[in-house]
Amino acid sequence: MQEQKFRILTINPGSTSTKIGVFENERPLLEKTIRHEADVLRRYQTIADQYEFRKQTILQALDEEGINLSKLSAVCGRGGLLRPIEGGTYRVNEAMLDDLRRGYSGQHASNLGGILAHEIASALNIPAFIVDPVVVDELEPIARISGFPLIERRSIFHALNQKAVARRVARQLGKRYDELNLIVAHMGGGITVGAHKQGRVVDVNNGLDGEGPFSPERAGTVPAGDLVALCFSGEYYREEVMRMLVGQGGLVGYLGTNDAVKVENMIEDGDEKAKLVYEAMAYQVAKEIGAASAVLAGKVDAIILTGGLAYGKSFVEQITRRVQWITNVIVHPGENELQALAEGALRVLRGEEEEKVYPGEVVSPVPARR
Ligand SMILES: Nc1ncnc2c1ncn2[C@@H]1O[C@H](COP(=O)(O)OP(=O)(O)OP(=O)(O)O)[C@@H](O)[C@H]1O
Ligand SMILES: CCCC(=O)O
Repeated sequence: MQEQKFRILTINPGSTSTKIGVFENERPLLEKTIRHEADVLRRYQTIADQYEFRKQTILQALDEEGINLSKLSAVCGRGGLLRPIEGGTYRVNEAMLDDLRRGYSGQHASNLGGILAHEIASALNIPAFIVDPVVVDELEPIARISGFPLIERRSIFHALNQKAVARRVARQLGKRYDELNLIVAHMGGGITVGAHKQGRVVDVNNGLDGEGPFSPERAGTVPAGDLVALCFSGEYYREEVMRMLVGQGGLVGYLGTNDAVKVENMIEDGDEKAKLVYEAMAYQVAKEIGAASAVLAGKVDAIILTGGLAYGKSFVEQITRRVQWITNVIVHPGENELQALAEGALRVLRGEEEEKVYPGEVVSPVPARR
């Protein structure tokens, strides 16, 4: 019997670009990065306000590439800072749109993914989905305890790429994702290390502005007392401290660049500080992997290194040297989020997985569309 063909448009909005893909089943027909000038985006007060501009840009790009929209079966966007939900493929509903437009858990470019998917899909009368947004929360109760009763640990991480890579490795090992215990370290602009216990991420660092290893542009965990003292020193505004932690932390803070390739060149040119800081980043990732292996009580089928930094040979070697006593280390450099979105939609369209319903209700009036 001939395999049924589904054609899916996927949308991944980033802070300076919108990535789009068109897939026929798993096969990419188009993958394109549309870059946005900073001064164009600056015209919009909130991220949600960029929606009409980004939508027109996407439609124009699809038109230029000769993509026939009437052939699409579904549109799938990257999910944003929603309420905490378990992993899976969610149909975009009014409650989700309301949370995305308001920025329920904060402003993040990926909040536009669900909104754009909905707007394009509804005009074509086809379903709109999001897959594994950054707020996927499968933490076990014990992992939520921070040690400070006023603050609970939160799950904010690269859920889409972590779960997609974990599924890929499971296939390679001839197993299902929910049969394995895996540790996945996504190492990009931010770094998150997840303990995947039989298909659920039972512990992970909040990589957005919370904790974990420092990364090319984020500080990760910093000594709490010293941070409090700095906040109350009267020398910095709240926004300045936040910027030093997220955006200007990590490699940027120490070395003035978020580009690990440049850092490797600095090291080659004999820069001792660059060498120490780069090694410290690998050391902190290895430490976090060690912590995740304790979460899984040492029963770990594989450690997976992914994200842009996993292209760095010496970086990967330094981590591997410290953690290979736990289990095999598998390297999947880069991230394939457009493909992961298409695969998430396909699992539902093929009936391999049930679509999930986003909880909550519409609380604010939907802003008038321009
Ligand atoms: N060949 C390479 N060798 C070493 N590092 C590399 C290489 N290619 C990319 N990187 C580094 O990977 C980092 C960016 O990774 P990535 O593209 O996954 O991040 P991002 O998508 O911007 O952020 P995030 O993954 O947090 O969403 C940069 O520091 C970049 O310099
Ligand atoms: C950690 C959540 C995803 C991101 O890096 O923005």
